[in-house]
Amino acid sequence: MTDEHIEHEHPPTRAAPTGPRLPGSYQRLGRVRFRILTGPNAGSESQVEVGRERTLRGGRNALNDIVLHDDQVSGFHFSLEFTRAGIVLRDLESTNGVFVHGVRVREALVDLEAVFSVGETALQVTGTDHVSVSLAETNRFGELYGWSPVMRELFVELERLAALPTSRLPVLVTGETGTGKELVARGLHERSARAKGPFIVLDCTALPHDVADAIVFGYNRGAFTGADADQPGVFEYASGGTLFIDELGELPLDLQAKLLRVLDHGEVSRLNERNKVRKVDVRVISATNRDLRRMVAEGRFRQDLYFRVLGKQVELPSLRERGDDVVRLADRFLRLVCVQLGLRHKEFTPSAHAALLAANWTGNVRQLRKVVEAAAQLTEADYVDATDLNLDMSSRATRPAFHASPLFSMPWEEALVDFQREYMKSLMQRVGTQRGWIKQASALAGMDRTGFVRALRRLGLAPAATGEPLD
Ligand SMILES: Nc1ncnc2c1ncn2[C@@H]1O[C@H](COP(=O)(O)OP(=O)(O)OP(=O)(O)O)[C@@H](O)[C@H]1O
Repeated sequence: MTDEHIEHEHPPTRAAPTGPRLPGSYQRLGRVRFRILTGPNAGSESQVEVGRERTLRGGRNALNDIVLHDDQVSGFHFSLEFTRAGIVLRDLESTNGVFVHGVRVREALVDLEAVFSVGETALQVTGTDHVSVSLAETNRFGELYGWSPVMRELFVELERLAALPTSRLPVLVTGETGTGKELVARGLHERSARAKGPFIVLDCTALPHDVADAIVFGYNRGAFTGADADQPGVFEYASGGTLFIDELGELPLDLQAKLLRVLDHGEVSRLNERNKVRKVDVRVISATNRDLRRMVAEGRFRQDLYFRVLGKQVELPSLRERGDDVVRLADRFLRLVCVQLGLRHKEFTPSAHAALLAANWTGNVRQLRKVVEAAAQLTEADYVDATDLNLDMSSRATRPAFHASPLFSMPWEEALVDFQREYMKSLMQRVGTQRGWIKQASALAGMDRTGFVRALRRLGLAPAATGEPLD
């Protein structure tokens, strides 16, 4: 691991309005430089901005961060995720594969300067630059809570978006299921100039195809059998406020065309209402857990609609990327559910916290909330232990992909050291290296603190433990 992958926090310039002081800025990866060694673009060098999500995608399609003009490369071919442990290179189901040292890989942890090949092209990440980023000094945006730097960076972005004077700019909220996309939309509405107007949700998964037009555009009496009264559609209901279009990626192509028309013209006509158009003043916030860029490339989502709703994209990190937010959120949910259900106050044991940190949370915060709520009701004692949490094995952390280095052809002792180093790096990536991490990481590894610190030193990883004195 290089020090470049570690994030450094700086003290705030002002005190936080309430609660504990949270650092006011941090340094994170901001730019990646790379060089193309072979193929049609051989010799070219470029640099690409990296956002909060620290992931770049590459391929032939112009919507990629790294665009390659190579016929042997797929539209969306590979991704590079910059983590504390190194760079995770992934094959995005390409046709011709991704290769490291001539070995085809689906996922591999590579170091800076490693060379990998896609199609005829060999690429090398040659360097990274850090940027200083402001962090919110609070731990929430509306009902969305977060203490990790990545969440507090997001809160700054969201406060800025909410405060835009016209509050007309469309926003596309993306992220895995249960990451809080609807909370973002509600928060943006409630903190915008439209807060006094309505907040209407249109869930595209619950839109029966035969009545979808009627729901979206409204209708007048007699439009179809059973239409015995005039009825506004969701755009009219939302006028003066915000329309939250949830699961936008599920919208069939014919409805996408109609939606585009409303968004382009800012007006709707109800079914069975001739020669009348109604102006609507709506801010559209859309959400999806699908990869819309990819759907556009595959012709399953209209490109014009994609750019129309894109305005500003807000990508929510998965719960796995939020360090020990998982523990703080769990504590909060436990407190809340006990109060709501009139249960005795309960707390998690350290082993429950360790188990929560180790889980994979494919269902993200929604899954965490359900697990905590169930445990609170099923546990009679004052403490909720790891064994009280119904964390099935499928939600436990999946094994990290093996390093692309040839571990299996190394001498035994060398392979062991290599494995131990990877194991420690993976732990550091999972828990982060903020104050208190050694306690968490050693508990997860089932080691005492002294043995853990000794192992870190032996493996040459001690200088990376920036957040905390080792002795
Ligand atoms: N950061 C957070 N702080 C507190 N509660 C959260 C947070 N994120 C999500 N939740 C809770 O998790 C649940 C799921 O949130 P939400 O419905 O906003 O997710 P979503 O991303 O829209 O999910 P989906 O993609 O499945 O529609 C809700 O109960 C919400 O209150």
